[in-house]
Amino acid sequence: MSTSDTPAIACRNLWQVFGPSADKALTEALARSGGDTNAAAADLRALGYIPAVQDASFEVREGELFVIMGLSGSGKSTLVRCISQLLPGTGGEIRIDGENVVGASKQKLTELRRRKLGMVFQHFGLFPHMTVAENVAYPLKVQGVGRKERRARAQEVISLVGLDGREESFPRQLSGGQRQRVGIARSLAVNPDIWFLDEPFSALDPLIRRQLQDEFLRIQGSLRKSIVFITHDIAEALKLADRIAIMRDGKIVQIGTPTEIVLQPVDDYVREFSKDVAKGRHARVASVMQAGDGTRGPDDPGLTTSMTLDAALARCMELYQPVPVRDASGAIVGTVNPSDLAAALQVDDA
Ligand SMILES: Nc1ncnc2c1ncn2[C@@H]1O[C@H](COP(=O)(O)OP(=O)(O)OP(=O)(O)O)[C@@H](O)[C@H]1O
Repeated sequence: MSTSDTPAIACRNLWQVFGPSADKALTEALARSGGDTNAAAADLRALGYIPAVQDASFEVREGELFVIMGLSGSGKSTLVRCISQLLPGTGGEIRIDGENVVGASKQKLTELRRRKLGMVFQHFGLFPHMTVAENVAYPLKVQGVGRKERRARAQEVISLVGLDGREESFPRQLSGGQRQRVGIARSLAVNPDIWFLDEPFSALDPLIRRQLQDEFLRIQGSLRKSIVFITHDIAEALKLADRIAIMRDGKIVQIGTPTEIVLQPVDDYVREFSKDVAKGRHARVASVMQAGDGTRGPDDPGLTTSMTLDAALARCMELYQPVPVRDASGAIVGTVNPSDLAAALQVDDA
């Protein structure tokens, strides 16, 4: 039985190796390398195997929005498929709500997927011959929920994703963004505890994508699901995540909060991701604060630990008087308010 301290997901030393007799090949490679997992992965590659997930260990806390990020082919989808046991995994341990799922019976896994896990993929996966309402209610039908209850629940989640009035439309009559909302509503219909989303917004154009991200955050704000969200877009990761895991060649190279990823990248690969990111928009005051009582005098701009650096800078600048601005000859032609300087450098939309 889980308690609130039990992580929603816990993976220990998880491997997924593709190739013939992969279990045996992994055991032998680990033995040859004396347990050095990098050497074992290199060994497997040299033999023609693909170690798509290499020795991954992490936890997703209850109610946490955990983002997995990495370049194409780094193993993100494979990792998530292992967790949900759509792939068996080649080694390691996976616990969902404290329960070991590796080697669980087919029946138990089907039950787990139906009742506990929700999934949303990039390519909506809607049934073209079913209406929005029927698509959304479908997983409930599979669960054997009665027609009336199905309808009521479908209506509830259709409203939640902002599709009221489109219940009787068919997928072909909807825009890409609306179709993805149907996908989200369908995955929420069974009220899953754990929600997997694999690049759900990447087929959408930037504006719609941002709108859906905002709505997604709103929905998560009220539902507090435990979420594993895959993206290869750093801006999306930073905007959504409580914590981010960065994958490279099957390996998790860093796990951290958005601030940690941006301000303390562990290597050049992670640094490369965040190099064009406006750090002031994502890093929080807590990351640069020196702990202590401090002094509270007339010069207190009212900063809080959770404020972004951009917002904090603008507040601090409000303490200054307007300063003169000169033309090329040195004559004063105007003034500028320091807080306006800081505000002008901020990017409004995330
Ligand atoms: N069934 C499979 N058989 C063999 N190799 C596979 C299989 N599935 C994935 N791979 C390989 O595993 C590696 C990781 O793939 P995966 O799809 O997990 O990456 P990804 O990070 O999700 O990529 P993308 O962002 O492009 O979806 C790739 O080299 C891929 O070719």
